[in-house]
Amino acid sequence: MASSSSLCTPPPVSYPNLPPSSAVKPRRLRRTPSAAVDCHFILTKVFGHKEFKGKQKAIVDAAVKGADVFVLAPTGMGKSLCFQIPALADDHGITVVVSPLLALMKNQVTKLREKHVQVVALNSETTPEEKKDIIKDLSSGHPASRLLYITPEKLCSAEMLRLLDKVYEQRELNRFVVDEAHCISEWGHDFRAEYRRLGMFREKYPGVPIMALTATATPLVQDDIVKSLKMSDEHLFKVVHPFNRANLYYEIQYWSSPYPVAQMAEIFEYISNLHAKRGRASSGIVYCRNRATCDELAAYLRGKGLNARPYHKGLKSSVLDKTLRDWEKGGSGDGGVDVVCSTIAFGLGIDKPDVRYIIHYDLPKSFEGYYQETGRAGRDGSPAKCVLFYSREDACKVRKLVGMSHDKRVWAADSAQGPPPSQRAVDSLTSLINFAEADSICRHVMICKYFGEAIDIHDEALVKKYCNRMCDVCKYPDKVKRRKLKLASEEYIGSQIQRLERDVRYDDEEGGSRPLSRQSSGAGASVFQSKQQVGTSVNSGWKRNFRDGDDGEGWGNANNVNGPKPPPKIRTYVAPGVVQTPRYMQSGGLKRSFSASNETNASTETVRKQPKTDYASRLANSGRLQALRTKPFRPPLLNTSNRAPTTDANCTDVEMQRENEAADIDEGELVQTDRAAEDTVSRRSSSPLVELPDDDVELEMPDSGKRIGVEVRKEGFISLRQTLHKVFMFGEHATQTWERAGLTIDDKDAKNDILKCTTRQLEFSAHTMSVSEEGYHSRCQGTIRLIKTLANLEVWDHRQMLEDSEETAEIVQLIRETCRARRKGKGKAI
Ligand SMILES: Nc1ncnc2c1ncn2[C@@H]1O[C@H](COP(=O)(O)OP(=O)(O)OP(=O)(O)O)[C@@H](O)[C@H]1O
Repeated sequence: MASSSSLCTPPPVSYPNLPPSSAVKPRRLRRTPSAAVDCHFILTKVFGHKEFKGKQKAIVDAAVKGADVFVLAPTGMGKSLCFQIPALADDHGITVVVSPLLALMKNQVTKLREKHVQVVALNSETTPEEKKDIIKDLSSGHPASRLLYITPEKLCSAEMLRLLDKVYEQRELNRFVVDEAHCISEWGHDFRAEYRRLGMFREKYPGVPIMALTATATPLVQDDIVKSLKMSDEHLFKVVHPFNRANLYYEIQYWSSPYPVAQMAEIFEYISNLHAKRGRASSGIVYCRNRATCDELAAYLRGKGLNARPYHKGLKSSVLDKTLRDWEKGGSGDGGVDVVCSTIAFGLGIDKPDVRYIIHYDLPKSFEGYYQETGRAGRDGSPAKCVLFYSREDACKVRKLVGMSHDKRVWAADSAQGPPPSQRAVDSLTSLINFAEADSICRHVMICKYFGEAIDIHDEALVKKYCNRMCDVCKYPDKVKRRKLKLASEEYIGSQIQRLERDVRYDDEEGGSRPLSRQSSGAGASVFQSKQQVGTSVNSGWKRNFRDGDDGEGWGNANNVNGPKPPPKIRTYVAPGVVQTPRYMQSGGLKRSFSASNETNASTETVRKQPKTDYASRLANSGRLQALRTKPFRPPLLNTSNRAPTTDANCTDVEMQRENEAADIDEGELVQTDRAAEDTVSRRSSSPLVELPDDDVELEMPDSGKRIGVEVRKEGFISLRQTLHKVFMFGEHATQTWERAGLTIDDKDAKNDILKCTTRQLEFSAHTMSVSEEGYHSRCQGTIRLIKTLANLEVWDHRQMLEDSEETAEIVQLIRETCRARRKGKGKAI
């Protein structure tokens, strides 16, 4: 195979660039070297650029000669032109581009159409008319379209393959391009099973050149891509661009614990300081893991006068399109947007040149994800900032999520008696945590080393080439070490890991069917060490990881230098996904009781036991509930001081919220199951409300100073409990759902207890994570949406790697833990 780290010389011949021994026959003569001249013409006339950028020219030259090409180049390098120009350089015929993301496709198709290029896209959003036109075009055998963007699922459909057969027979199938090719690799962070099937293309259409492009692939992933696509070994043109994005300033904001109010305030400060320094507003993105955080942060920033909007798949695509347009326009104009608070849905394909900052509200799940997301900044080459908010508590949480997902894959592989899955995802997260924890190694160097560049970190002159004081470590070495002292101590985190270790292993303790051998040897073992290892892992595992490394992989830890620090605050662990901020718990954890019936006007001060009455008649007597019936849950009073002085009259907070509620979630398997599940629930329950047991409930009432009223919280509690009851007590598959949750006995009291306990935890979580009533409402709505998905049994078995999965996983885990506690007889004290 060609060398992986250097630019290889393109094959001297014009075609076929395939092993002579291969049965592969060239389909048609490629262009001669004069094509290079044509390509420059296309670059200038069609795309309006003066010169090729980086190694674009070499790549384009190799492609037009018909070579298989592998491109690994940093974000923003201009990979798209590497296949778009060759596609137009061909006299006729079509280039098929497999792309994983709708947003990515849309973005490229729109831009090409603006340049009058004949391009089509086939995905879940293609209208029947468009599809008909595409089929007609392809079935002619001589398509007029020059590029076809398509999802891997659609490409592998029998119908599409039949059409491509026809095009191939007519020698009009010019090239097969796999964008974001790391999705192919099992070792890649965004692995998509359908991508694996793309290997058949080489066999089915021999002689058609293949191009694979990615910005994030370690050497292992690179090899896997080349093998999986069956790209030519001997005549592969492989380009590995240097990874460094020298204009990006990387910074870690160390954080003692995730405390949303303070964190949002910090982010506001950060952005407004940046605006003040530049003398004008700048474009930026704040990445958040959860949709509700996006909503709330955007509302918070708007309340403070910034032009901010949320962006996630829970919003209607028309709203998302508008947000994208307004953001591209910028905040200075009428209705423009400066800051987008987004999940990873706003990532690949976002190509705004002047994004001046990327903030990570929480820790991404992989190094590659972090690199991709920060890659949206500074694409015009001017300086831009990338700030990651990092706390060890959050790192613990992400480790658990990634570990759970890995365990699931181990389990699935074991059931299918297949080879064990790679530990890639777990290793990638560990590297990202290493990166965040390092306080003595340049961040640019760490990134490039992660992607396989050999760098001697002791060679100061070399390091300077990568980073000229463009990261916090190089610019403020002492300050970084001081700031890092804010992190929670290792002892505290160690105890959390121990706790997580217990949680993750409960199936085994309970005699579950999880394969022990795999589990202890797989990646799960590295994240949550096996029992025998716990003693050492707690005290040395994190320490080992947090070591002051000298190999570029180390953690570098100020805490180690200064000795262990006591935990900053005392806290009680409630459940995964439920973050108890220390301040709340210290404030006394005052509990208020109310009746858990559907009635919401109960006194909040006294504990009331209501006589059991017919729910329907109580409902009929309650005017308030009539309102709730038609409008399930909305805070009665919105905190107007927190409302946005929005400049966009067409898109107020409330409208955005309504859009959110009515969200028509876009493609993706989980999303489809979301819909199916919601349909199931709504079909099953003709009445919007179900009868709840009439018992007392205590809400945790921390003295947090938040303006979230008791009544609002009670409504939130009831809505959450209603939904849980609909799924678990009245759902079509209620029995199987309980089985999946881990409760096989048919004990109504136990079930009620479990649901009540689960509701309390979910409600408390929503309260803890919210700053305002609006945010609280949005979180409850989000949780309700996720609970509904549990009605679909597949969600329990096949969690997809989509943005919602970890939130669903948290709820699943919470319910399972509560069931386990109940089975062990601990669940009575609810
Ligand atoms: N030769 C060139 N001269 C100037 N600008 C260019 C050139 N080639 C591409 N660009 C611009 O660079 C930007 C990034 O291009 P593109 O989106 O293709 O990058 P990418 O490598 O695919 O990035 P990512 O992996 O982050 O999606 C685009 O705005 C594009 O117009």
